Amino acid sequence: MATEEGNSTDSWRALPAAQQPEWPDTRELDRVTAALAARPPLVLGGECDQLRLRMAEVARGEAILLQGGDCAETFADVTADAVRRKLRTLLQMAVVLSHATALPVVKVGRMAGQYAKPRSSPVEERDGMALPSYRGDAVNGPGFDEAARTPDPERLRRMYEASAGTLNLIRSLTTGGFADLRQVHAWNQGFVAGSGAGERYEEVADEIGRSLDFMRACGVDTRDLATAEFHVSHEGLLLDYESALVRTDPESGRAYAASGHLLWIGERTRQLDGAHVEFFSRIANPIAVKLGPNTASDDVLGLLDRLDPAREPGRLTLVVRAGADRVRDVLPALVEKVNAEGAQVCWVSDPMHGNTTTAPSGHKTRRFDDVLDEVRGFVEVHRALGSHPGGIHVELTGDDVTECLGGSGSLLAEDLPYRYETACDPRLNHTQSLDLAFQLAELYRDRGRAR
Ligand SMILES: O=C[C@H](O)[C@H](O)COP(=O)(O)O
Ligand SMILES: C=C(OP(=O)(O)O)C(=O)O
Ligand SMILES: [Mn+2]
Repeated sequence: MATEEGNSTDSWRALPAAQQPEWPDTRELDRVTAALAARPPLVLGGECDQLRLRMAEVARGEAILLQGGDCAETFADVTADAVRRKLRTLLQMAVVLSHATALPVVKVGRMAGQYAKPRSSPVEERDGMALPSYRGDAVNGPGFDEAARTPDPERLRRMYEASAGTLNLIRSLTTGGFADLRQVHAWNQGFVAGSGAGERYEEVADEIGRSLDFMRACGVDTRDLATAEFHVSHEGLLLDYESALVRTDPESGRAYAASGHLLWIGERTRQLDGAHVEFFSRIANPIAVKLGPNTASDDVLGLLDRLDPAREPGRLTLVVRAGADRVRDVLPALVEKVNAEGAQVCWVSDPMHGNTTTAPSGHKTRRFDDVLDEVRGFVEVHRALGSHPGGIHVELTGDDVTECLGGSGSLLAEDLPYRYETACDPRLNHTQSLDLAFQLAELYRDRGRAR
């Protein structure tokens, strides 16, 4: 049984599904998914609806999306410290972005479910030996041996548990005082004081401080700002898992992917006649699709028709990851097509996946300047066309890893081996994430002044 009641979300099974693991034992897979279908949902339909309303605000230009977290979460990293540091980084960025844009920031973690990876190649070769590629902790292990790389359905159960544990902590932290605005501002002041870019960011941080003082002077009790609305998201890649987690809302009768509030379809699995688009067309969550540099306007039109036929703001987010060198060329035609359709989607920039390079040491890396340049290009195109640059989708961690180059800490290629800890793609570290937020703040603030 794929769902509590068995429903139409199973239609994807008749279609080709890209990037699925080759499970060696499908009976074991059936046993695990049947067990998952009987477990409680991780999120409720009402929460997904709430995020959908927030995303509608983004689509209308009334809010900004900040979506971020690991490329690939790992089971080993489900620790209180790691989750807390990621959440703290996102909250700090959100305050800076909200102040700069004077808009609410919709905060969404790539967290509590981001355990499965699509790969460029199904196999990895080392020293003449070929093994299945690592596809995320939900599927197999990163170690380069036959046992680790064999897909194991039992990992889907661990994915559910890891997601539940992470989400539980996020819920406690965001409602239990950790997200207190004054606290988040104090963290930002600490960052600015210790940052190489100190003075440059000081002005922004001081303005935020003055705004808080002003609110207090007006009688706003800033202790009331101690909770934060936060949602979770992941790539809806493994359709057996996602299907097992579908739950029907008893009141509306609508089916939701109960594994996370927002799910996205990756660049490698967005075929219009494929299983992922079919599955996503049947769930009521807010959803997103990644668009790479070769996306044709007609692909976007097809996605709109399949995934947002009612043209409801907040339903569909288009995440552009064209690369810093392509975004200014590729994006205008896509935006014009959507506008011509009269659709109100959320436009979001993923400045990571089009900017991956290989360092001389062999490490996959990304340059901070390329990341920033892609967001700039994205914002420029939207400004020129009068559409809303709705937000950013980034791979980041709260830790001081050495995976991306540059930023205010001037991370160099020779620093990469020092703390290169990602399970898949290189992430912005804590400092680089805040650098990005402060530099985007400057971009928006200059615009405000020009106005
Ligand atoms: O995170 C995105 C993809 O899974 C990743 O970029 C693929 O990486 P690969 O090209 O090393 O397979
Ligand atoms: C796989 C990812 O991205 P994309 O589908 O855009 O390549 C990702 O977000 O990690
Ligand atoms: Mn990635």
